[in-house]
Amino acid sequence: TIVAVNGTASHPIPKTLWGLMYEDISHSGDGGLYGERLQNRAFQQVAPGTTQALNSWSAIGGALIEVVADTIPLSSALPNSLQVLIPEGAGEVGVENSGYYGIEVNPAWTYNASFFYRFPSILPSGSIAANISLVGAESRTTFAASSVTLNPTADWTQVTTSLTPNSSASDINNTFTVTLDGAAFSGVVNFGLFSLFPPAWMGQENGMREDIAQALFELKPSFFRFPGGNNLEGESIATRWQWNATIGPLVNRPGRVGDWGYVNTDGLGIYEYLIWIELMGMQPIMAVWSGYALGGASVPEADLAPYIEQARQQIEFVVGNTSTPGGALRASLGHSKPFILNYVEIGNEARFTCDFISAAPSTYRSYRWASFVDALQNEYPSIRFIATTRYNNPVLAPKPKSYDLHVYQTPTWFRQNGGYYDSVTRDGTTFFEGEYATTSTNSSNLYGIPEQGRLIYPTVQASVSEAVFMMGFERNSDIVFAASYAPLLGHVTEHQWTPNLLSFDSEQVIKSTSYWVQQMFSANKGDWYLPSTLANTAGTLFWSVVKQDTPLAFILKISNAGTATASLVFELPSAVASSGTLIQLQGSATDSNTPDNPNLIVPVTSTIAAKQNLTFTAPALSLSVITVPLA
Ligand SMILES: O=S(=O)(O)O[C@H]1C[C@H](O)[C@@H](O)[C@@H]1CO
Repeated sequence: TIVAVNGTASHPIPKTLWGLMYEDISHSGDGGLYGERLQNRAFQQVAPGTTQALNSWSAIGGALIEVVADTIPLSSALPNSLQVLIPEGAGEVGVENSGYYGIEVNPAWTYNASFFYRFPSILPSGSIAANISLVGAESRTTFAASSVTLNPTADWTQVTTSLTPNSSASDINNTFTVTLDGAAFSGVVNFGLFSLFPPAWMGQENGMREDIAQALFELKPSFFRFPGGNNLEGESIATRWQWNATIGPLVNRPGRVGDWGYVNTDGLGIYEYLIWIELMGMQPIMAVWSGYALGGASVPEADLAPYIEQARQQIEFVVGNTSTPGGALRASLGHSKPFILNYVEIGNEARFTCDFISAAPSTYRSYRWASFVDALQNEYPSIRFIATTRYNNPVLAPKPKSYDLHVYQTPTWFRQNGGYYDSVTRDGTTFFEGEYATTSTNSSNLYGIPEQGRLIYPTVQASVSEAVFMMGFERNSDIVFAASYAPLLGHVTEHQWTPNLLSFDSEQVIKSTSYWVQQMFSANKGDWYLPSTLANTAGTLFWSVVKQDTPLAFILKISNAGTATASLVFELPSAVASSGTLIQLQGSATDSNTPDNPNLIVPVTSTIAAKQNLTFTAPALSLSVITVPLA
């Protein structure tokens, strides 16, 4: 295969091309990116007296425990307490939390631990000691312990302490315990808002889990789409994501029942997202709720005003100057300077109207594009509003400047559709491919179970096929300004979706083969697209050539999605150095990185000989990135 490479760039490659799509799905937030290690830490959004209310909590040493609606709630946002009856004269009694399917015990960390307590009826005669510990769930080995003092008071009082483990645990099956000596006190203690927080990434207050944040940082992402995805929408209108319920002290955040079947604490709220986006060097693509809920309800056009106002306030919180209520609120939290906000998405995907998720147009939800854009664009002229329907279907007014399109498909589909944007009319409309991933090898069942072709982890075959689709974004990045794989994160033990770009349990992170493909593209983005001989879309060999300004170099990406070695000759437009760098990801079709073998398939870097007419042999099922400095 001869690839003639044009010396004149067709267009610059946008800085925003590669980024992250995020929502709290499969514990991406609570139990994942968000640093809190205790699950159900504040008994939010649960019915007192139910088993679910005690999710992740259990009794120690004969204590009787129950979640109650406290007669004196910790706050209006946190009405439920963990009521603990300490029996007469027992030994060590109390409660323990099992975390998010385990808790990492790391002796290099100093954990901040805290909880609120009060004695609702009989007060102890004096102060009593309580122990806060990290313990092996089975071994009952104590890895860290700190004694705190509970004063005889009926008023809510917070204790905080720090825990530094004296050794590592042999596995993740560890718990957080609060115990006291039954001999010192028997009676009722109410607890509220517990927390166990290891050091957060870059030291952000109420911030992110370090290993997950670091793995995302290494993708060099340029944007962060949040808060969803379905999790923006709410199962009902009342349970939609609301920015103003996710800010300020944790005792003021009620949390909500998320769209993926678990309670969202909203400890990771809009302010934490925005600070982290800044620390990561990204920019937000922020969604506003747009009138429809996942369960089917939608707000009649005539009743939208309060929801449009809430969206306006959400934007004002992000970019308003401090003379506005939103800007003043932001400043009061510590960030008087407006955040960057160039993109606001109206809704998530208007349910079944996004591309490729085929459904009869009749199922279109009432998509409220005009109501929101008419109200918001004038006040925020520099913000580009993104529509989330099919492209021009339905035809929307005012004409959207940008669309967010989603696709979940098979490896074959991605291999055959690298040219998806080639034929789109250039009329100024730009595109955000906000969600794409190989979900299955079965084109007639994209969302089934593994026995029907569903992927649990990305495979080499899936990832090198996604690379072909991504080469299409590079080639068309005059109109594709952003693209992100979805879902980004998934907990190995408890998830609602597979595959995910990055999997994790309570201790380790598993970078998938698709994670590495994203990293290879994003870290080698280049600055200019150089047109070259088009590949045969029915074939299995694809390439993309870009030019990097600093240091000056050609970057060649080659995806061999076939099962046979393939050779190409690149006829480069100018002289090059005698050697270049090759980064290569290669494996068998169904190879995946898994918790048991997280580094089975990783990119390998080597030096290769280079010349202006560069011959390259691409191994079967491989993605290669060759950087060749200009002479
Ligand atoms: O059920 S789906 O619509 O397929 O859900 C998909 C599309 C939605 O935007 C996102 O939240 C989810 C998985 O990434």
